[in-house]
Amino acid sequence: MIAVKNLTRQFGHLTAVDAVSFDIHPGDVVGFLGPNGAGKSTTMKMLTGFLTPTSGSIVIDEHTIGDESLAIKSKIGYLPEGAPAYGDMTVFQFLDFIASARKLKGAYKKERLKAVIGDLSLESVLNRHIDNLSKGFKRRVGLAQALVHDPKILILDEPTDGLDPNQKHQVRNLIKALAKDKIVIISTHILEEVTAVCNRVMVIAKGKIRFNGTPKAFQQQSRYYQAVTLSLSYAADISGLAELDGVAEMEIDKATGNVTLFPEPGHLILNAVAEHIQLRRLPVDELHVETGRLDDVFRQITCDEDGEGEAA
Ligand SMILES: Nc1ncnc2c1ncn2[C@@H]1O[C@H](COP(=O)(O)OP(=O)(O)OP(=O)(O)O)[C@@H](O)[C@H]1O
Repeated sequence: MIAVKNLTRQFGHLTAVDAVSFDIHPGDVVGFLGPNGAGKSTTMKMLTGFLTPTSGSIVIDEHTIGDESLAIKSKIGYLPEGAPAYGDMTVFQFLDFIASARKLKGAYKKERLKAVIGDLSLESVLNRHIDNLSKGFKRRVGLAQALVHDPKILILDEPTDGLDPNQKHQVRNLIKALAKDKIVIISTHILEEVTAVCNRVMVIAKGKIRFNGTPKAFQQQSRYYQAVTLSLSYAADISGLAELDGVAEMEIDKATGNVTLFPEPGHLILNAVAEHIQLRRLPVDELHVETGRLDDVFRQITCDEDGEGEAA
């Protein structure tokens, strides 16, 4: 388990992480979201022992970071932002070097190297220099080095950055498979990654935690949650839809022509909308209930009232 209390990091006058507290348990796959400069990487670097906190505490399985950093580092696999260092090594040399640095030996070392090379599909590039690899392969080599010692805690800074859609899918499945008995913390700008792999969302903005809960609770904060969106094959009189019981508001998207009906709080409007469409024989091609729009919630949580802040 990870227990973080009042964690703070200052760089000169800038407070990059500001009295942050949270607990994370085995089996948790945490999506760590926030605008650029929110404090995600700084928090992750402190969790991995690469950066010293200005104040506050991090306890990992009864070990306190700072006092017992070595014991903690052996439990953690860390994928930093960007490409792996040691670009003049071949992929195999690099992974072998990391495995040795992690004190793996003999048959177990061979077994772990084989496992990560297979899991990340690195067989075809084992003898290539890291510097000459594509961005996607560099990312996969970075993931392999984070996994080689089979750590209990995985901290991954933008793990799917630079991967093509097939590789993204493969890495997400790998993370899901790994997550059963581990803690996984993923920093990402890709909001869909949260619903694809995470069972917990933490949002940080300006160094403070703004949301900590399930992906469902995150989606439910969207004004689109349980709204009904429909598209029409040709123009028709839809004014009656806005008058239905439980419908608070109707919006028409200027770009697509799609109509969205927003429910009053606590109302389900799908049946009433479907009945009205049948009764009035409205030319509806497509209709769906919205699950909530992640970008909408992200903006709402991370932008100040004056509009300051950035979307992911
Ligand atoms: N070594 C450093 N020296 C001075 N300021 C730093 C240092 N590292 C980070 N910062 C500042 O701390 C703040 C938080 O940075 P951090 O890298 O943690 O953000 P982030 O959420 O990871 O952003 P991004 O999504 O852009 O990677 C930023 O304002 C950044 O400029």
